[in-house]
Amino acid sequence: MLDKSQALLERAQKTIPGGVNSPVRAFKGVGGTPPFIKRAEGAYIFDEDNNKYIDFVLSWGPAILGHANPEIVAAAQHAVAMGSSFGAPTAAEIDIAEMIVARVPGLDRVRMVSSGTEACMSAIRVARGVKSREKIIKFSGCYHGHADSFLIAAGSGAMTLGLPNSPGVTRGTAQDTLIAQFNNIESVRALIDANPDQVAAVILEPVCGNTGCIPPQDDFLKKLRALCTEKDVALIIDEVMTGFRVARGGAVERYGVKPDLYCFGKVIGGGFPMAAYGGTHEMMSQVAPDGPIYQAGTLSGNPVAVAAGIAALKQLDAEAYDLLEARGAQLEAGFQKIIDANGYPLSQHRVGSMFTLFFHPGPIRNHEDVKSCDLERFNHFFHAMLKRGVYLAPSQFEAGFLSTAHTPEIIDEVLEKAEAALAEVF
Ligand SMILES: Cc1ncc(COP(=O)(O)O)c(C=O)c1O
Ligand SMILES: NCC(=O)CCC(=O)O
Repeated sequence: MLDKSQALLERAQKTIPGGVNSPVRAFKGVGGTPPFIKRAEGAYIFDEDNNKYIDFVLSWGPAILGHANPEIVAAAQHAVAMGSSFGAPTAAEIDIAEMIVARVPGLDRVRMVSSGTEACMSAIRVARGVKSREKIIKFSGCYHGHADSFLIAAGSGAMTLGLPNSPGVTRGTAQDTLIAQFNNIESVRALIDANPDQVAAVILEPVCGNTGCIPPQDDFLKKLRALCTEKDVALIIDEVMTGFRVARGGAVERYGVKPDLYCFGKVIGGGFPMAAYGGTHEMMSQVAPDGPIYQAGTLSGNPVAVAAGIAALKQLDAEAYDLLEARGAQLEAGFQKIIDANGYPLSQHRVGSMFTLFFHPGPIRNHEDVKSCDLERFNHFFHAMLKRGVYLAPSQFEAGFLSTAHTPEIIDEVLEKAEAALAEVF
C-alpha cells in the first residue's frame, strides 16, 4: 500500500518538477509511485505508509555503513552544535584532507566542494587551465554530474529518461565534449589523433556505475594511463561512486593506476553534501589562491559534513572492505545459482559492494551493450522486488550498493525474494 506516498507525490508535483529534487528518484522509467521515505536505519528504509524495505540504493551510494550509523550521527550532532558553517578555515578540514590523501595512491592535494557535479566540473577546469586546451573526452553512458560539459551521451537518469544530450547545453560546449566507448582503448586513441593538441583531458568512471555496473576489462585503465601520458592529456578518474567503496583507496588502488586528477563524493560526506577533487602537486598548485584557476564555495568544507565524513572514513578499515567483499560475493553467487538453475537470459557484474543484474545474456562491456537489455522485464522485476520489500534503483542503468549493515541473513532473504520475483517475471 502506497496511499500516503501517492498523495504526497500529487502534492509534490504541484511545487517541485516531477515531485522530486533529482530525476532519478521519480519512477518514470519503471512506472508507479515512488515511496516517500520517512526514516532509515541500517540496511532498511521505511516509507510514509510504514512499509519497510531492504535498501540497495543507499542514497545512491553514500550510506556504505548503513543508514543512521550511530558514530556518524554523534559526530554530526556534536559539530552542528558548535556552529554549522563559518566560511573560514577549520582544523577538521585538514584532518579529512590528510585522511583522503593518505588513503588514495598518487593523490597529493585535495579541495573540498559540496557535490560530485562540482568536483568533476572543477577537475576539468583545472585540466583545461593547465593544458591550455579546450576539448575533453568522456565515455558514452558515464555520468559525471549535471554540469553542461557532461550532459553529452550521459548515463544515469539522463539515460533512463532518454535525455543523454540535454537541451540548454550550448552547441559550443557540446562540441568540446568528445565521446568514446568504455573498454575500447582504440576509440580514445582515434579521438585524440583526430583532434591533435586539442584534448585537455579524458574523464571516466573507473568502474562504470551509471549505465549499470561495468568493470574495466583487459587492463583498460592501465592502457588509458599509458595513452594519456603518451599524448600529454590529463587523466581524470571520477571516483565519486567508487571512491572509498570498491577499496579503501578507491578504484585507483584496486586497479593500480594513478590519474592526474581525481573526483570524490558520496561516501566521503557520510551522507551529507560533500565532495572533493584533487590531484598531483603539478595540477593542484594551479588552483586559486595558489594559482590562477578559480574555484570556490560558500559551504565548501562544511563543518558538519566534514565531521560526518571523518566519522565514516574512520570506520572504513580493512575489515570493513573484507566484509563488503564477502557480502557482495554471497549476493553474486546466489544470483548466479538462480540464473543457472533456471537458464534465465541474465548476466551480472559485481565489483566489491557494487553490482548489477542485467536483463541481457551478456557480455556487457559498455553502454552500447547495455542498450539492448530487456527493459520491460527489468521493470517487472523491479516491481516484483519492491512489493516483496526490496528497494532497488528504479532503472536498469544504475548500480546497486551494499552496506556493512547488510548481514548474511539479509542477503539470503533477498536471494529468496529474487528467486520468487524472477519466477513471476519469466
Ligand atoms: C560517477 C559520478 N560522478 C559524479 C556524480 C555527480 O555527483 P552529485 O550527484 O553529487 O552531483 C555522480 C552521481 O551523481 C556519479 O555517480
Ligand atoms: N547513479 C545515479 C547517481 O548517482 C545520481 C543520483 C542523482 O542524480 O540523484
